[in-house]
Amino acid sequence: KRKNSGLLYIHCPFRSSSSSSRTFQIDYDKDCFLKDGELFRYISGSIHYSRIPQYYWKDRLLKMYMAGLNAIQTYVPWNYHEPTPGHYNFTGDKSLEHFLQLCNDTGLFVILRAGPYICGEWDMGGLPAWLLQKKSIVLRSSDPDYLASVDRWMSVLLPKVKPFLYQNNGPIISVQVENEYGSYFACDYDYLRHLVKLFRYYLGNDVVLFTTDGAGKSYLKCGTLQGLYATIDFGPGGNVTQLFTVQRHAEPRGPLVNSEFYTGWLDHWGQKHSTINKAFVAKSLDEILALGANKNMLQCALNEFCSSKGANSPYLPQVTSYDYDAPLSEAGDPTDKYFAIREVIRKVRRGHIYYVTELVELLSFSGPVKSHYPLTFVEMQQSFGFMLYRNALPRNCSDPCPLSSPLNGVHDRAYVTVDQVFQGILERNKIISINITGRAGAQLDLLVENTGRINHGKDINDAKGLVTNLTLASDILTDWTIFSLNIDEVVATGHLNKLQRPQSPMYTPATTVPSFYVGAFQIPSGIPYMPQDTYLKFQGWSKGQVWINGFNLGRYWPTKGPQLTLYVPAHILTTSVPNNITVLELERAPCGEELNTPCAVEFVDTPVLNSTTTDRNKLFQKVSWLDKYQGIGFY
Ligand SMILES: CCCC/N=C1\SC[C@@H]2[C@H](O)[C@H](O)[C@@H](O)CN12
Repeated sequence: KRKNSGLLYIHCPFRSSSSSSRTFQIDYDKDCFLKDGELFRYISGSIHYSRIPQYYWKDRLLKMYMAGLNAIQTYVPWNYHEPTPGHYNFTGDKSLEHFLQLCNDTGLFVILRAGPYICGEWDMGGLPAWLLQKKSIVLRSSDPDYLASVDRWMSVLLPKVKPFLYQNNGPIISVQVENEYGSYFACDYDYLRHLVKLFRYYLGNDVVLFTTDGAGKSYLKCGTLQGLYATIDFGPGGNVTQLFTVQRHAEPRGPLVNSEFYTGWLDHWGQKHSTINKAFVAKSLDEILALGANKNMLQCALNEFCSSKGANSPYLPQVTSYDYDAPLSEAGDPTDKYFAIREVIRKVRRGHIYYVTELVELLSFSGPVKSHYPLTFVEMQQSFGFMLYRNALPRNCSDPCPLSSPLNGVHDRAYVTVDQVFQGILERNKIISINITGRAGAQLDLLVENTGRINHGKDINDAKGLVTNLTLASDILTDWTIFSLNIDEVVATGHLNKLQRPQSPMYTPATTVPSFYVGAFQIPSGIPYMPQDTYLKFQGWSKGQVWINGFNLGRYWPTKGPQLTLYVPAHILTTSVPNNITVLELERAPCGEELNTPCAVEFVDTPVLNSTTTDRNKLFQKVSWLDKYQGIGFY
């Protein structure tokens, strides 16, 4: 093992150079997983296909996807597929390939726990009972008869798995070898070495192979092996940082991984039903995700239609239901715990935020134009959208100075910042002077919005931009630098989604500076009649513009109303790749650490075009997203 380090490294903050082919690796320098060369963190849920009729697989997978998971974890029970020696069944409810394909279609990656031993409250931990025909067999060891059966089983299973590896365009990003081997008495490294050779022989050298053990050094002593990335499992309530230092004893570098975060627990006949409080689960989950760790939790309860239920020792047979007090019940119903977990996951779904004034060079194809007095849109050869007027404060305004448009020449709204600090809004016919502060020479920016030209009557020759001079403390401001902005074109290229930028903090810092909020959302394929027309609702947002896949959906202004939703035609949405969404919020988004809410917009099925002031006031109360949120969490 590598030299231990006392430091607890957490997730890597930056993207690495992207790779051209599909790769999924561990980056030991940046302590994270890399998918196609870019930072990747999985938040996965356990679902056991062997405990759910295939008829319900898609239903459960979709619900797990809608919880905000990006991966699932599943066991392959050996005895489920080889009930008698040499006879294999991978059909119907046992069709592992069909299950893996459904995961792929649903946009969920797969962490495959291929055994040969799995535990999972499954009969003999998944090992076939017929192994006991040899009375002296030492299970889970380099016992030659045991290994011969393992070799034969793996020669059938692993070739079925290989085409579904991520590197082969499948959903499987990692494969677990054995399970909690460190808890087993044999402590047989030759056995683990044999399994590594076997998995590498059939799956190749690129796939990430890992082990899972209880979060204790004693477990890791016998459960880990060079060449298998060591992960741990622990439930809610512990000191998350301390628990992950246990993993660091085996893996001083690499991603933090909790392979089993218990959202519930198993039951035995005759004992009380085990439950774990949802708030308790949500709090620990929050702590794990805040560390940037990868994690899997038991998400989908299941049932044991067949008699494959196991028992624990001292002998206690387990009940038929595998409800596990899981977030999804054994009937597939979302529980309160499901929504509590979804709320936590939503906070860490990452996107990016960029101030408009940071991107001026990118947004302005023609570059800056210098002019003694301000030029209008048309003088800058632009008709619509936004223009940036930049100047340097000619005087010290440590005490506020009035910035005014004496002739009401702001057409139509100007968002004013000094050194990227919001100062206020100048608005045609409404606000022709605001006080600003800043040192002499500070950067004064006015992002001027054209909100539409008069279309009737004598005033239709409606010029846009700063159509008359501005004054600062009654002195006319001159020597402007003006940027025509090609926002539509830049958004359409998807360029904002590719900008290199350190991972945004846990929350996007609340800002009142005009900013782009960029994110993506996947619509699962394979669902009849999807995607459909929908409406976008900006609960808690102020005013701005929104694009999906480069299509400009128009202006939203829920603080003004009466329109609160934007129509989204189905034809601009896709299921084949993630949909890009870009929001230009000009005033204030409903997100940020102090608001403890992430940036999210909602897709709703009914338009709101007639909101009242009361309706709009409600938008700004701190709304519990739990019951309303059907939307896309993104920054
Ligand atoms: C202290 C627990 C040791 C046994 N491990 C258990 S009991 C419940 C869970 C499931 O069986 C799971 O399949 C095991 O990996 C871990 N675990």
